[in-house]
Amino acid sequence: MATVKQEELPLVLVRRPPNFHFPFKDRLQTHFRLLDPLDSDPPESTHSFFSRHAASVHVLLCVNPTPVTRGLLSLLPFLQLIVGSSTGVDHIDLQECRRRSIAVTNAGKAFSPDVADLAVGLLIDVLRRVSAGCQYVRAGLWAQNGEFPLGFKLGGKRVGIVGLGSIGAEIAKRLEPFGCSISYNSRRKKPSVPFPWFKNVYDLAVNNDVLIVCCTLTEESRHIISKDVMTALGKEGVIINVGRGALIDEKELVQLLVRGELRGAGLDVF
Ligand SMILES: NC(=O)C1=CN([C@@H]2O[C@H](COP(=O)(O)OP(=O)(O)OC[C@H]3O[C@@H](n4cnc5c(N)ncnc54)[C@H](O)[C@@H]3O)[C@@H](O)[C@H]2O)C=CC1
Ligand SMILES: O=CC(=O)O
Repeated sequence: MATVKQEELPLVLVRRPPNFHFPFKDRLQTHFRLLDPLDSDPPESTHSFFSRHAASVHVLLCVNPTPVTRGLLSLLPFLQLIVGSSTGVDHIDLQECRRRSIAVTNAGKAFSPDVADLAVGLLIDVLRRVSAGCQYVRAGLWAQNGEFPLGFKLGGKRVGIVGLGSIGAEIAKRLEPFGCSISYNSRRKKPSVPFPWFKNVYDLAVNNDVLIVCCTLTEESRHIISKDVMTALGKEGVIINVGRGALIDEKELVQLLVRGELRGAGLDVF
């Protein structure tokens, strides 16, 4: 079989965070010529590197949710495709991509089962106080203050899922056998879903013990979990967020937790 020379492979520009391990780089390099500013020697800024290669670049690989802003896109006038390695694409200026007819792909459902496992793990952790109990013992407080307060069972909890997409559906599938009752909020009722639908998150919160947040982050959903929603969930309520940090008004979340107006939160996001 004839070997293809590196310079004949299709060019792909890479956007990635400096401290991120790039595990699939070797495999990609057998099919594509990767242009990565972080490999440049001597070091070169992203701006100067992108500008230097602008004329020849049609594809950008965005590893992890590294911002792809309008300013960055303006450096690449011939760009046709952005390949995102994450599921969420809120870090990419989609409006500008739409305007310029740049196609954007994401990781689809690749991570959904693992994120759902983690959401359930976080929920059990918060309810049963696994991490909190561990910290209590490690800090020597068991000996000093005595027994740690009891946790709460998962069985029988009413769980409201905010965004019943790929991850949300996997979470529901895992929680039903625990004896939880599931309901959800999304922009529209999903005809094939058997769970009760709430038109807004406030009503979802009023009617549940737990909120699991896993919807897409957009301008519409930013701070969808507001102070009012969290207050409606009540002081025995628990929030799990595996979507994006900005889906919750995090300052208010911290205040409510500190004041004991919410039982707990499990976060896989900042
Ligand atoms: N923690 C992690 O490691 C990961 C987090 N994610 C995050 O999870 C999000 C969801 O992922 P998938 O379930 O795969 O996406 P999906 O597209 O299958 O589902 C998203 C759901 O959010 C709903 N939604 C959108 N806007 C809404 C709004 N304003 N109000 C209520 N619901 C709304 C949609 O109707 C849809 O059902 C991603 O966008 C990403 O931010 C994704 C993968 C890994
Ligand atoms: O947060 C991770 C993603 O794939 O989105």
